[in-house]
Amino acid sequence: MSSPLTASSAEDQTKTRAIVPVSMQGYDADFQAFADALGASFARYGFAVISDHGLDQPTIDAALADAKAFFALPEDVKRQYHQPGTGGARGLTPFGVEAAKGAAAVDLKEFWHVGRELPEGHPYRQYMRDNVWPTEIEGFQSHLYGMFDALDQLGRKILKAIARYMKLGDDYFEDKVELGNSVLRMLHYPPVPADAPGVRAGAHEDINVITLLLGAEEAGLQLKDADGEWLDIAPPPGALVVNIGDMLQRLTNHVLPSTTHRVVNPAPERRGFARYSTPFFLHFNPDFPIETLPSTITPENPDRYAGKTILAEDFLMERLKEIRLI
Ligand SMILES: O=C(O)CCC(=O)C(=O)O
Ligand SMILES: [Fe+2]
Repeated sequence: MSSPLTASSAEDQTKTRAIVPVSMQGYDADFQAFADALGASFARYGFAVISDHGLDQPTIDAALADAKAFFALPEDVKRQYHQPGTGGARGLTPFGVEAAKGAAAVDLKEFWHVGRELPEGHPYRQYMRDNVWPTEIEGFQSHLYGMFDALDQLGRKILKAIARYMKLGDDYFEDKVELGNSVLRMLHYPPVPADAPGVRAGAHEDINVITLLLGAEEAGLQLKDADGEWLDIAPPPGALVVNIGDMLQRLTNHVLPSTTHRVVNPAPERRGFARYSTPFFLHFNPDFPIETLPSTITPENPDRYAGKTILAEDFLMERLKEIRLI
C-alpha cells in the first residue's frame, strides 16, 4: 500500500494556482457578469470560490460552536445519535463508517446530518426522515436548522445564476429544488496520527446538484484538474466554496462537470489540529426526473444519458449504497 497522502507529500505534487474568487456583490450589481464569471469557473473546474457571500456570521458561528461541542462529547454519548442502516441521512455517522466509492480505507472523519423539516402528512416525508437532535447541547436544534435554512436560500440564489449561465429561465431551478432532499453536514476530522491509514476524505464526486462548503480554509481540500493533476483549493478565510455534483453534471450533459475532490492529511506541523467543515448538499426534489437538457446536446457533445432518465431519489439511493451508507 502506498503511504498516506499528506498536504506536503513529495510523491504527489499539487499545483498552487488558486481559483479566482467571484464576489457575491456582483449578484445585485451586475447579475449577467456575475453569472458569466461563476459559470466560467464551474465549466473550467467544476468549482467556484465565492467571496462576500452575505451569510449571517453569527448564524455560522453558533452552528459551528455547537457542532464542536457535540463532537467533543464522549464516544458512547455521541453514538446514541447514530442510526445504522438509514443511509446516514440524519444524526451522527461515527468515525470510520463512510468510505469513498470503491476505496479500500474508510475516511478519517465523523459527521452530523441535518435535513429538511416538512409538515406532518407532506407527501415528501416518505423520502425525508425526521431530524434527530442531541439533548446535551442547548440551542443545537435552532442553530443548526438556522444554518440549514441560510444555506438553502443562498443555494437557490446561486442556482439562479447557474440558470442564467446555462441560458435557462432564471427561475428554472426554483420549483425543482424548493423542497429538495438537501442535507447540511457538520464534519469533524480529528487530529491525524502519523501512522493513520487512509486520508481524511478519499477522492470522490458529490452526488447532489451543488454543494456549498464553508470552513475549507484549513488546508487539505484538493480537486482533480482536467489534466489529472491535483490542485489545492485554498479559499480566502470566510469564503464559500461551491461545486457541481453528479446530478447537475448529468442534467447538463457534463457541460458543468462534477469534479473529483478529496481532503488530504495535514502536513506534520498541522497534524495535531482538527479540521471542521460544513458542506451543504443541495438536492433536487425527490421526484424530479433527471433528464438531459436538450440545449446541452450537440454533435460534439451527444446525449450521454439517452433513454436513462432517473428520478433524483432513485439516483441518490444508488449512490448511497456505493459509499456504504446503506
Ligand atoms: O471537508 C471538506 O472540505 C470537503 C468535504 C467533502 O468533499 C464532502 O463531504 O463531500
Ligand atoms: Fe465532497
